[in-house]
Amino acid sequence: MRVIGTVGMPGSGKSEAAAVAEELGVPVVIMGDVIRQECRDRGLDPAEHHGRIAQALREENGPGAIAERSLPIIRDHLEDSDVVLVDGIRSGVEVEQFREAFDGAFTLVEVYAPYDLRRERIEGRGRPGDVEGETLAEREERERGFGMDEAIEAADVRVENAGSLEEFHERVTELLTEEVGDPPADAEAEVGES
Ligand SMILES: Nc1ncnc2c1ncn2[C@@H]1O[C@H](COP(=O)(O)OP(=O)(O)OP(=O)(O)O)[C@@H](O)[C@H]1O
Repeated sequence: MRVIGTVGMPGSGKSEAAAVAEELGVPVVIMGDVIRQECRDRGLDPAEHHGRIAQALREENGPGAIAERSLPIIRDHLEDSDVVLVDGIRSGVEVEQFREAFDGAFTLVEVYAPYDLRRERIEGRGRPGDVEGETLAEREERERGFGMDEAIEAADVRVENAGSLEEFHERVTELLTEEVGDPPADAEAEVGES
């Protein structure tokens, strides 16, 4: 069992990593979907109320509210899949929750790329809401406010995404498919003998 969380600044390549997982048949849990569901449960349109409900959930149920709600979804996927990818971690508190819930089976991966490259890629991506209003620097500032810096610092593995998309896909594929089983049963005996 492995749960892999991704973290990184806007435009670093987290959605690309999630796309690689999907291609490999690895289930992806997007924490933003938890917020969108909560909007619908409250009879609100997620497109309009996403930010407000994310904040409301944290105020009502603590800073770990969104991670908390994604835990049962992840556990469900783990019934059928050995690996699950979680996209959308935004704070150190959330990282702690996943570490506690999944123990040594949780790996946090930072995806990073230089600011200018991320800005170019975001401009080229054409996602609604990217271009209007907020600049990338403002968005980064807002995400830092949620505790993104702490989450990034807590990463176990760092993957640079400054080259081609193909290179990045290969690296993510390696991470998602590598075998990290328990140490062999006789590992201790070997240490003892040496
Ligand atoms: N190595 C790469 N080469 C070219 N384009 C890339 C590369 N990596 C990512 N991109 C493109 O850059 C854009 C930003 O990447 P992506 O959407 O994965 O970032 P993100 O980390 O999910 O951003 P956000 O935090 O805003 O959701 C996308 O259009 C993606 O296809």
